Amino acid sequence: MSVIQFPKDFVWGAATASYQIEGAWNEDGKGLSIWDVFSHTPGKVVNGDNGDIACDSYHRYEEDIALMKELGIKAYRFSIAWPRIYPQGSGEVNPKGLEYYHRFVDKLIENGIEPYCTLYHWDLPQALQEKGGWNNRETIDAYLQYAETMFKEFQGKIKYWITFNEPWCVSMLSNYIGAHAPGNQDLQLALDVAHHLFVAHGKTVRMFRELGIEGQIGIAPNLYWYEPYSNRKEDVEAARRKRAWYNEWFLDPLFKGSYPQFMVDWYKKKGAEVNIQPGDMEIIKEPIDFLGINYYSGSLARYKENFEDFDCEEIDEGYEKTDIGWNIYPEGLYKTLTWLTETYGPVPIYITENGACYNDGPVDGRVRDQKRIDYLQKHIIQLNRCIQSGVNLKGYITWSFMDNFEWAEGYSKRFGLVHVDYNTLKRTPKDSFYWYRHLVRTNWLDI
Ligand SMILES: OC[C@@H]1[C@@H](O)[C@H](O)[C@@H](O)c2nc(CNc3ccccc3)cn21
Repeated sequence: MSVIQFPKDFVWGAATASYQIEGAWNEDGKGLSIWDVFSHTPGKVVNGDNGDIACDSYHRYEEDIALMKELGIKAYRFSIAWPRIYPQGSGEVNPKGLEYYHRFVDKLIENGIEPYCTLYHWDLPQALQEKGGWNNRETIDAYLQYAETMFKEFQGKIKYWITFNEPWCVSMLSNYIGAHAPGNQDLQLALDVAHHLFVAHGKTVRMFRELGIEGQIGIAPNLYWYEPYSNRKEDVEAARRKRAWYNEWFLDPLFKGSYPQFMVDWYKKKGAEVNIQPGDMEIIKEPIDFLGINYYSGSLARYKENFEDFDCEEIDEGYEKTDIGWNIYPEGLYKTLTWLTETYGPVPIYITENGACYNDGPVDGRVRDQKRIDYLQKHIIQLNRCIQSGVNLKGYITWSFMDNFEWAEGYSKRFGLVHVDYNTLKRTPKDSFYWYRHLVRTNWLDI
């Protein structure tokens, strides 16, 4: 046996998101979100599940925070439901929405837990969607008003802010692939949405600086790693395109102030282009304090002419998979973070999401989720490699604190350290909860 020791100030945390846990979908003045509409649309979500109740954390947050305290985490990443603050997306603020998040954040702080707040984790006010949503540049202004309200309201309480969770999901998954709300399938639309998100991000960072808000601000892209199936030139290029679809397209603008040209050319061949207005790229590359990285998986990529979007097919070379079918590829985390550091410099990084779907349930009151423990351990070992290799890694926030509404998969997929019985809403810490508690308490890993 050997021991891996993490830096003494390394931040251990857990994450959730508003639509996935809160419920209270139409309470206390909250407006509709695009996920309320999407999940209420037949055929969009497995089993017709929706977030009307979810984990009912809107009413049970004190119980959840007590469990976080028991877990011993120093950071809790959560998101604000924009439609609770601005039910119509802009205009009138809903005081009950602000009051709820003040009660919630105060309880976190009272329990010694640092709030890491995501301003946008996909639940766009429906009223804005009806005016074009992220395809309409005016949504940028509504987002800025919302962000300014939150910065001023929570000044001194919330010191870690994330502008957007996973721009790739908001643009490509939701507006090109169409699996998430609002469910469009249009590549040009997806590129426009991504660009508007970037402009909103950059303007928000600039405003954060101009207001002199105490704290740090960043963004949380989801990154994947693809290796070429062989060293044939066409396979190497296929893997490069596949990585860029997820990674460079969402990192180059932030750090270089430009899109990767080979991908701009590729999209042009597909009939789509980036609509950039004068000054946009300068705004987008407004320096951030940290980068949140959401990493789950990766694969091998092989050239296949006219296959899907990038003349590239994923090869299943016998990877073990989780219960959602994603490859377990911990070395991909090391490759992603070392590549990122080599490409963009020693950016301060938090892993803002990493975790596994395993659907184990309670047997005699205990949830034996050894596979989740194995997944977490394999990935956390890679983090130690990253630190030894010079990656400026500040912390690890696992997905997820508790089982929750897994978007288009509904409640059929469980990622939590805490099991939730959706009939009774009973919370049961899993074996992985106690394993993670030991890691958080000791700051070392026995391997
Ligand atoms: O799917 C697990 C989590 C999800 O619950 C989070 O809300 C979201 O931030 C998140 N992002 C990924 C990675 N990207 C992804 C790919 C396909 C579907 C959903 C998410 C995984 N997860």
